[in-house]
Formats: sequence, structure tokens, C-alpha cells
Amino acid sequence: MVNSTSQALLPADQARNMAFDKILHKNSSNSQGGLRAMINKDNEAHKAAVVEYFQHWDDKKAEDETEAVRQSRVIDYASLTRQYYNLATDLYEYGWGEAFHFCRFAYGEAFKAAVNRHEHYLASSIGIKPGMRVLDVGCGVGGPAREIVKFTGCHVTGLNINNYQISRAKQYAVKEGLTHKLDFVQGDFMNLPFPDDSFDAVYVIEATVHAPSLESVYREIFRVLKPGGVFGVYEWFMTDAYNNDDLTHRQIRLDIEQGDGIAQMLKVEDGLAAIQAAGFTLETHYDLADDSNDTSVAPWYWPLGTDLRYAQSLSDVLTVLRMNRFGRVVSHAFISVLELFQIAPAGTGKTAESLAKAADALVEGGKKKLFTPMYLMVGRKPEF
Ligand SMILES: CC(C)=CCC[C@@H](C)[C@H]1CC[C@H]2C3=C(CC[C@]12C)[C@@]1(C)CC[C@H](O)C[C@@H]1CC3
Repeated sequence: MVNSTSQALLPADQARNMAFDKILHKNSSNSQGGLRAMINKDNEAHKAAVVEYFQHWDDKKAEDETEAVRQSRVIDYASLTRQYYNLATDLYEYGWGEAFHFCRFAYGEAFKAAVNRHEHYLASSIGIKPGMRVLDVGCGVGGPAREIVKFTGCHVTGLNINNYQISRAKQYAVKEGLTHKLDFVQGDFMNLPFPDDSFDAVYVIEATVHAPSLESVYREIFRVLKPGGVFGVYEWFMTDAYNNDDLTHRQIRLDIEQGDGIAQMLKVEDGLAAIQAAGFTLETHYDLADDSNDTSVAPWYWPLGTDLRYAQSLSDVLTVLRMNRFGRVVSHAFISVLELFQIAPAGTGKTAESLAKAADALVEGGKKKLFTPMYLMVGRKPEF
């Protein structure tokens, strides 16, 4: 477990980041859909974001990876995460939708239904009830928060380091008439901008993997949770089967980290130690990716792979064609043409290529059971 030496951002840095993000995204937070938003950026600012993000990865090979290189990413986690989502958000929305996470699939279950059920499962696992004040740490563009509000009748505050995602989350809340049930706040989860004991429940869906220290981010969550309150997380981990001395394993881990904006991914045992060290009483923990060996049920990674037999309808086929290996070849060629004609900003192709590499590594990591994006941990803050 790495203890973070990184510093919280000063207000001046925050103001500078906000100004940069405004220039970069112009008015694209109002655009309908990821593709339209993608072509409405400032080219120079986009180039700068590409340089800032990829400096952490270009020419860094798995075979000569050092602890110092990993540490430099950890120290820079805030800019790395912010710039990653500056570059990837529109592609995510175009390819995946408004809920930036994986899910399990039941037999015969369509993509969107499975995504929603995964959110309902977490809400139920931490006992969210109508009227509760709930925090969503790393809320993306607010897809899960909107669904959990509709499912439970609670109030959700979404927190995210990326200004653009916060703007889009706010737009969607207005569009769906949910502003009385939702707040969205820009901030760093290492320094949550809320007083102690503020929330009845806190959840995280595939977000704290971006943290420089799991123990520190879980401690922050512990602080803002009311005594007796429950915290639930779907965490990204390398599993016990992962062996860092195996170069193939390491390459899979590194490709996932680079294509998904992760400074360093940890193992399940690190997460279990971190949540308990943060003060939580661990009530349950298990790997949701591991709970079925039934081959008639689609694996969590199937939409990114090559197998279309799990699609349930024409709509599923069309959705998955934007995500899977075949669809990526076509859409990334199209994106490169848009970039060539300066319709899409410089570096869009490079970002898409990096996401595609990560997608292949996620599928490989999933098939080999080296990686899980859905390790469920539920912890309670003791009453006293
Ligand atoms: C990064 C973290 C912690 C969570 C995000 C999980 C997923 C939602 C993403 C992981 C890989 C992403 C890719 C895409 C969408 C979002 C993910 C599945 C694309 C399908 C978006 C469209 C591009 O053309 C290809 C992408 C491949 C990777």
C-alpha cells in the first residue's frame, strides 16, 4: 500500500484548472451526445491536455517499469485523472452511455438493464432508503446517481474532480427534472469538501482506483459519513492470480492503467486492508466478477470483446457495435479522418487508440481472471 505524498490542490491551481477546462470544452457540455461534444473543443487546449496526460505513459515499457515511474504518477494523480477524463469523457458517452462502469449480465439480460441492475444492487447492498442524504464519490456524468435517485427516492450529491463531467451531470439533472434530488460538486476525493458526519450513506462505483492511496480516500469517506452509516464500493483490483513478475500480467495491468487513467492499480488484499485501516467494520466483501462459471451467462467484459452472441436485441447489437473490437476499428478510423480534417481536435485519435488498448487488456485480464472491476466491499462506520 502506497502512502500518498501528494498535496491537495491550492485554490489558485483550482482556478487555473477551471479556466483551462472552460477554454478546452467551450460550450460542449451542452452538446447532445459524445460525438457532437467531441468536435466542439479548443484544439490548442486539447493538444496541451494530451501532452499532460501522455507524458506519464509514452515510452514507459512494462519490462523496465520502476517504482520511481509508478510513484511519479501517484504523486501527479490529480492532474492525471483530470486530464484523462478531459480526453476520454466524450468517447465514453459516445461508446458506452452515461453510466461509466461495468456490470454483471443475467441470462437474457440486455445491456442497459444490466447496467441499471448493477446500480440497484449497490444501492440495496448499502440500504439506501427514501429521503436519505447520499454521497456518490467519482460520479462521472451522473448516470448512476440519477438511476439511484429514481430507484430509491434518496437525495444524491455527486462529487467529481473533472469540471466538464460536473457540467454535463448538471445538464442531465435539469433535463430529467431531478435537480431537487441531485447536487453535483467539483472536488478532489482526497479532500472532500463536506463537514464531518454529513451523509447517511456513501457509494463509489469504479472511481477510487484513481486515488493515490486507498486508505486515505476511504478515511475521507469515513469522516463525512454519519456514525452508523454505510459505505459501499465496486472497486477495481488485480486479483490473487496476478503475478507482477510475469511480464504478460504486468503488460495487461499497465495497458489498463494507461488507457483508464490509473496511477497504480492495487490488489484485493490491499483494498481489504485499506478499508479496515480507515476505521470501517467490514460487513461483506466478494468479487462479483467471480460469481458465475455458467458459460450461458455473458461475462462482464463481453461488450468490449468480439462475441456478439450475447446481444439480446437489434438495439443491443447496435449499442455493442460502438464498444466492441470490430466497432472500435471502424469508429477509430472515422475519428482519425475527423482529426485529419481538423474537425476533431488534435490527439483524439491517440486517445481512442489508448482506450482501445485498454479495452483489449480489460478483456484479456477478465478472461484470465487477473483483474476485476467489481470487487464489492461494504463497510459500516461504528456508532461510537
Ligand atoms: C476508468 C474507470 C475506473 C472506469 C470506466 C469503466 C468503463 C466505463 C470504461 C473502461 C474502458 C472504456 C472504453 C470505452 C467506454 C468506457 C469504458 C468501457 C469505449 C468503448 C468508448 C468508445 C471507444 O471508441 C472505445 C472505448 C474502449 C474503452
